[in-house]
Amino acid sequence: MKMRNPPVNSLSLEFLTELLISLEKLENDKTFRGIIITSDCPGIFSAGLDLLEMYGRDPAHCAEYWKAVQELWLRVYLSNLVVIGAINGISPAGGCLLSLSCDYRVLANNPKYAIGLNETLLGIIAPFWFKDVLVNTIGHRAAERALQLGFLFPPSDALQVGIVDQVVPEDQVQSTARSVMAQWLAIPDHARQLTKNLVRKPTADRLLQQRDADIQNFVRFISRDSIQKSLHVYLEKLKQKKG
Ligand SMILES: CC/C=C\C/C=C/CCC/C=C/CC(=O)SCCNC(=O)CCNC(=O)[C@H](O)C(C)(C)COP(=O)(O)OP(=O)(O)OC[C@H]1O[C@@H](n2cnc3c(N)ncnc32)[C@H](O)[C@@H]1OP(=O)(O)O
Repeated sequence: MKMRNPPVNSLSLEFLTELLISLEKLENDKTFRGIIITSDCPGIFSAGLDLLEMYGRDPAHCAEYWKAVQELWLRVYLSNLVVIGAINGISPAGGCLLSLSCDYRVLANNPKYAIGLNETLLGIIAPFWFKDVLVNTIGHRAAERALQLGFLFPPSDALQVGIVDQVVPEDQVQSTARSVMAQWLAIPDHARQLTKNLVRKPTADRLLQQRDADIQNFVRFISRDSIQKSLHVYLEKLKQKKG
């Protein structure tokens, strides 16, 4: 699955909906046993959640958006398919969450391709289920530092901390992802799927048990004047970077 929402594969409501529909189709087609998620935007896996869906929007829109974010995460995280991330670009925040929700992550060895949950740098906070997935992946201590400081790990650090499973030369990302897929597909589906569910369900259940409350928390938080100001400043910084 090649993500194509130029220029930066930001996860807008429309793009999330497209991804959800595509994933659902693949899940329902029994001829598919695995997917490789990668990007069609040069140098960018995904810029994460679309800031314009959270800035200057009314509460109803924010609620609809957050529901779609939850939905995509649950679908990828709990997918019965083998999901491999072929991460061929930078992957901050929501882009990192998408990567972390794969079963295996292969990152291209380019110092620009940083990955991490950088929410604090925007003046916002990673929701508890983003945090849970990071803690599950890199452990409590590494996650508490990474989350508070908004670390974006370059490939060598990402491998060392375990946020990705493999770092390979850029031209080998897709072929490595395909070899990894072959290894994973050698395992009988039912055994692998039940095991995946056993490991991941408790984390997903934490959100499933409080989805509506999570949406309300998000809407309350994102609607605060101080948070809207932080998003404004961050968006202006992105604009000014262009010069
Ligand atoms: C009590 C609490 C309860 C609940 C919790 C509440 C919480 C809130 C949690 C919200 C979670 C959010 C997670 C996220 O994913 S936030 C998004 C984080 N993303 C980033 O920080 C990345 C920002 N982008 C960049 O750093 C660069 O764009 C990038 C390195 C990806 C690419 O750089 P490049 O130089 O190639 O392109 P740019 O010129 O910067 O960008 C091109 C245009 O794209 C726009 N852009 C970039 N990123 C985004 C984005 N994430 N959303 C929307 N738009 C984006 C950028 O502004 C440029 O636009 P134009 O100027 O061309 O109009």
